[in-house]
Amino acid sequence: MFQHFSILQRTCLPPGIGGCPVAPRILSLTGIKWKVMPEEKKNFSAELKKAADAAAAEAGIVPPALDIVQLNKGDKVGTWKISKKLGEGGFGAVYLVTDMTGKIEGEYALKAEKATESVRVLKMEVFVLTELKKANAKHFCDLLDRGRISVYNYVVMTLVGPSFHDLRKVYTDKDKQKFSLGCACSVGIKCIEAIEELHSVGYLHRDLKPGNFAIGKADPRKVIMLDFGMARKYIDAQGKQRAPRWAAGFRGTVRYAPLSCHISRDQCRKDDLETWLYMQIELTRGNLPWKSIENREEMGRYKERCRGEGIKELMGGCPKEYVDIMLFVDSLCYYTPPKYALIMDLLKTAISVNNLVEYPYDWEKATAAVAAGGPGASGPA
Ligand SMILES: Nc1ncnc2c1ncn2[C@@H]1O[C@H](COP(=O)(O)OP(=O)(O)OP(=O)(O)O)[C@@H](O)[C@H]1O
Repeated sequence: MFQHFSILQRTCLPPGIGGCPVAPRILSLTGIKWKVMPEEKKNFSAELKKAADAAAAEAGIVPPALDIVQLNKGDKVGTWKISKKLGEGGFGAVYLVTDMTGKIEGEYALKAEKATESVRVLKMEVFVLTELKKANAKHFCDLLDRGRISVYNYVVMTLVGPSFHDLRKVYTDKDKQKFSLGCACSVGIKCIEAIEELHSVGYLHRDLKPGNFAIGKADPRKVIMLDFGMARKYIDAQGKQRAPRWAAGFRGTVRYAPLSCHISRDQCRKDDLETWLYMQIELTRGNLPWKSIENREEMGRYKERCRGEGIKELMGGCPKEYVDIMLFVDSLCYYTPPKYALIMDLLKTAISVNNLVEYPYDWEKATAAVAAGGPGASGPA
């Protein structure tokens, strides 16, 4: 059923366009040495920035300072007041804010980056969230405000709850860092809906991972996709899919990167789905078999092996429908519109044939246990 190396060697595209010509150079096409970071949280945004700065320096442009915007409690940004820092990413920081005019109630998230950044991730965030809002997409933050104050740009968006990464890490015991099967399949369906919504407005995410999906602040059953700093428009102004580039730099987080990334092949819709599947398997089993591999090329070979003799290593503990999903995703080519509904149906089948219960989600049970002061108060099962 599975053929070793068949995925990377498959000719997905007409001769001369993208995929196939890159294949013979499998895993040796890595002119640039990327630093592989141990934590799944780390991505290549910092490396991307360094590469951009190096290119700017070569062109005689003085590269900007590497520091992140630092704002303090009480600082004012436009009409927004900083309450505290929520976290930092590769390019900027996210703060909890409130509106000082009193016109907008509640708390929001303000994302800021230095205006001098050579890679402008907030610009992409604004483009993508604006398109999604126009399309009435339901799995994304609302964009409330954007602007520039002195040396930094900012956007203000809906405040979300904990990310899947945070929800997994509630447990210190690594074996327990997973969602219950019903919960994993159910959020998986919502993630696919989010991916379909994003693709339908013409963008690829290219950095899906547990840290980039969160639950709603008020609705713990809502799934929200975050962080469009690595996104790319895959359709042109005429609505046609852009032709693949001959080679593309690494984007995303190595642990969840699709095979295409490991051979510098330009990404397409299938790659977001492959990345999601790795994340889905991790949320279901608690780990991915290549988690401790640090070398990017070795990890790519491991992912290939998991299509053949390593299949049990990857899928052990997962419903058999996950294998069908992988076969389906692997069969997609650069220009093929994915059948998102088919993946969602397979997840629904996994729920029904295994008599799984979707709700309440693990974190709802944990909250109830905390409220009751009972056992299980420390996190999801
Ligand atoms: N709308 C939001 N509401 C609440 N927290 C948020 C929101 N957006 C981002 N965060 C949190 O802020 C932190 C930084 O997010 P950001 O997207 O800048 O970087 P990251 O995804 O952690 O890292 P990287 O950019 O390197 O991928 C994360 O902990 C993230 O969960």
